[in-house]
Amino acid sequence: MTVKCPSKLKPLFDYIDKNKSRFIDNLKNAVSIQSVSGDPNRRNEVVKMIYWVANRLTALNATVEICDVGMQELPDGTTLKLPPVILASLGDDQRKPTLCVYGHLDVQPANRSDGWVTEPFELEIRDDVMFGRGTSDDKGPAISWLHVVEAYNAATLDLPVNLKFCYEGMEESGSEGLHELLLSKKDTFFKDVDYVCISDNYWLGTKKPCITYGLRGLCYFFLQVSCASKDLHSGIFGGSINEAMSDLIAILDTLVDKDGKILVPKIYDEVEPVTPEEKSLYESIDFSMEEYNQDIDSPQLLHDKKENLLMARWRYPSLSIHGIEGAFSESGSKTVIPKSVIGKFSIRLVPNQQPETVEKLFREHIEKQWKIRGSANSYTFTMLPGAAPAWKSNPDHPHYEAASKAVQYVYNIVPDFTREGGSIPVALTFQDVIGKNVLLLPMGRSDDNAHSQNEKLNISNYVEGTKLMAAYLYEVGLLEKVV
Ligand SMILES: C[C@H](N)C(=O)N[C@@H](Cc1c[nH]cn1)C(=O)O
Ligand SMILES: [Zn+2]
Ligand SMILES: [Zn+2]
Repeated sequence: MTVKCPSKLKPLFDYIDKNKSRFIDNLKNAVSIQSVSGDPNRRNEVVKMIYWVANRLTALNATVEICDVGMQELPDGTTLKLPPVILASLGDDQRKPTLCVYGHLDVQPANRSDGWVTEPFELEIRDDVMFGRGTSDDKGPAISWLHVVEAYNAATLDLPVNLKFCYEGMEESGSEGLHELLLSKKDTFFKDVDYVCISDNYWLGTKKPCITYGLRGLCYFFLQVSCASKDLHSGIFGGSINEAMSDLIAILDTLVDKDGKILVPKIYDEVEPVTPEEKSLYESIDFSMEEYNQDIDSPQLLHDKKENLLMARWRYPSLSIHGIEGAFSESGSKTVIPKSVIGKFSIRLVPNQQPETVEKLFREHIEKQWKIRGSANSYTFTMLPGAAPAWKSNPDHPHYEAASKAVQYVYNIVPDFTREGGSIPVALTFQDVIGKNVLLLPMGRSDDNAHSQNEKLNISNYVEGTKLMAAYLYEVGLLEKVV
């Protein structure tokens, strides 16, 4: 049985329905800004995106602070200014609870040539689905909070909470600078925050909304192997030296086996044991393995039971190899021996695993494997900045009940409480530094292709998701202020 929607929300929902096209236009504008945080050459686009949102917040009468968070050191040793972070406030009524919403305005890289069917930075609608980089991760959800404020204003309804916005432009690159900012503003900007909400993840499937209380953490590594001062002709030099690429691939091959088991000794030592209570949680979760695999079309899933697959994604670490910089990767054949290559891989961390310990285990493992390999070449091993532990919240908190009611008002269904395998480093910082309950309220679906080709957001998710945020504000407004 679901709970009935309060009539007070009707004018808000009507306004959101009526303004759908304008909200889509806003997202179209946001998508056209190529705010790829991982590309130093597009840093000005990230900054442009930050100001695009800051100006809209100002127009909504928010008090906006543009916070400088310092410099980024790039892998080649040069430095680059980090994009500023927006801290904005709306309302300061001591009788109302204060909600902090976080979003990120940067995106992953995207090129049409990767296999996009549309231009990635031009929002295009096909069959009620909006395609474009950042539609789901995370520009769509991030700007929807602004639409919600607009809806409350238009409906002449007082905002039920004091709102604090924290919007950054480096999430896809480890949220550099943000943690320090949160710490420095703990007793000022964040002092009165009672609840934190992040809308930057996805439903577990394509049909049913969920609320998320856990994420994995992340350590990202570069392993560079060098064999010469210039690229070499393989006909002239092949057979006469240890090749960097062969060494790199040999080491990468010692990291994970075909069943996904990480081969670095002691890596599973800290992982929380599964309790019978935890096991029973998975049974009731609405999740279809068939639908999950239909979307990605993989020849075989590594697990044959829903519980095991969810555990593999939520509560066990996983290791992925992402790419090799310096390798020949264009079409056609080129008989070259690359002089130097950088293998890029990451591990998703789970509760109890600490980035420093994990880095040490990897360093020791690579040292040992390198000795076994016995190559004359040299290597460097680096963990990138922004490594973050996993985050887990308390879903038995009234905050989760409030969000669950909001879902029921909009979708007429009781949502599952889920965890997710991705990472949002700041979720744990909010929980630790501010010390308040943190909740993830996803807008998009599991098949939104975040980080992948043809990222999309269904218009229905955008519109109903905005209503959900409006209903959630209403419910949070009924919660106690936290002392
Ligand atoms: C879940 C969130 N929307 C997301 O995509 N997070 C990224 C974070 C990241 C990327 N590089 C470093 N951190 C992720 O989980 O990959
Ligand atoms: Zn995201
Ligand atoms: Zn992302």
